[in-house]
Parts: sequence; C-alpha cells; structure tokens
Amino acid sequence: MPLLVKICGLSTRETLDVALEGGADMVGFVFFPPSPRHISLETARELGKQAKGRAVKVALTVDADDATIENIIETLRPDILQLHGKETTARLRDLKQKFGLPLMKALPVETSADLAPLPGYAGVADRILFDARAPKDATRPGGLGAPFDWHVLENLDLALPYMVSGGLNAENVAEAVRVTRAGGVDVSSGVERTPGVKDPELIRAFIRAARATDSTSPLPVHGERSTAHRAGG
Ligand SMILES: O=C(O)c1ccccc1NCC(=O)[C@H](O)[C@H](O)COP(=O)(O)O
Repeated sequence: MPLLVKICGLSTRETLDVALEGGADMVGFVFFPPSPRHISLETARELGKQAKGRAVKVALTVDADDATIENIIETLRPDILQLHGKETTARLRDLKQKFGLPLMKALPVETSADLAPLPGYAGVADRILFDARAPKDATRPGGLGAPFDWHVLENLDLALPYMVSGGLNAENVAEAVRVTRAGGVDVSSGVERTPGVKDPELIRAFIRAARATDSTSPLPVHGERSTAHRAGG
C-alpha cells in the first residue's frame, strides 16, 4: 500500500497548490499563534476550500479549547484533528464525542520510555504521529526540523496506523520509513527555505522521495497506507 505523505504548515494558496498538485495525501494547517506557520481563521476558510476533496485536511492544534476547535472546524472544515500538545486520553475521548472527527495524537519521542503512553492513546486515537521531542526551552512542541532516533520505533508493534515526523527531508525520508516501517510521513521544516516559508521545489522533491520508497521498501508496513483521501482517519 502506498505511503501516506503529509505536508504540514501550509499557509499560502501557492504552496498549498504545489503540495496538492504534487500528490500529497494530507495537508496540515497550524493553529498555534507562537508558530511561524500559524494561520488565521480567514486564511483557514480560503485554504480549506482550495484543498477540499483533493487531500485530507489536517488541523493542528496544541491544547486548544473547545471554542478554538469549533472555530477551526467551522472555517477549515478539517477531515482530521492533529493534537500536538499534552492532550490526555480523557481529552481525546471528550473531543471525539463533541466533534466526531478522527484524531491523530502526536507523541513526542526521544527514548523508548516515551512510548509508555501508547496503549492508552491506542484506545481512543485513530492514528499516532511520532514526532521528535522538543527541547524544554522550545517555543513550540513541533515543527522544529529535528529528527529523533528512529530505532526507538524499530520493534514497535502497534495495531493503530502511525506516521513519523521530525526533521524529515527528501534525503532522509527513505531511511526513516525503512527503520520505522511507518505508514506515513509528515514534514514541515524540511520543505522550507526559512521557518514558515515553504519552498515549492523542496515540496516536490520530498513527495517524489517519499513516493520512491513505495517501490523500494521490501518490508511490510505497519501504518495504514490506503484510503486517507476518503476516510481522513
Ligand atoms: O509547525 C509548527 O510550527 C508546529 C507548532 C506547534 C506544534 C506542532 C508544529 N508542527 C508539527 C509539524 O509540522 C509536524 O507534525 C512535525 O512536527 C514535523 O515538523 P518538522 O520537523 O518541522 O518537519
């Protein structure tokens, strides 16, 4: 099954179009004011219309309250919510009940000890995103362009679909997939010129490199790699 490719932190019509034309399965929009990729609700409405039906729309939030999520849903019309903060399993259950959207929980990874919360999340999340744990003094919990040790996931046996992110780029994405056997990859910094400024050529190169793993990977993949466009979750 083909690898799912997500381009995150899109904020302009032009770069969103490059990602969609390039064949991204998922496009991510950041709603976190301290981030250089944060978009307004007005922009969300515009980009949401542009991406509709062409890729899975992912709304990324960090410990957002209900009102914020409600506004995002009303404007972007996301297919899935990416939770990139310290959201608990109880909060996931609550969000699922209130908004009825598939949930992707981002899990910060540095060592294998970071996988301990997985069984709890596996009961309520629709997929997991393994991302590099941000340094303590970071201004945001993700989108920092730093990889984690992919070998931490080497022996992972997870029934849930999962994706990997953190410092990916066109050069290292094949190795990340080989080691982690993830069903999807997610990139932001690796397709940018400077934080928040996406580069069309880097987006195209990343999607090409990720797609190339489909024909080269001899290993079974553990993450879901199929109906993202339809299901979103
Ligand atoms: O992108 C941000 O600014 C951001 C802010 C707050 C939480 C998460 C954020 N980004 C997450 C992502 O874009 C990806 O899911 C992932 O972390 C990959 O980031 P990168 O290492 O930059 O490729």
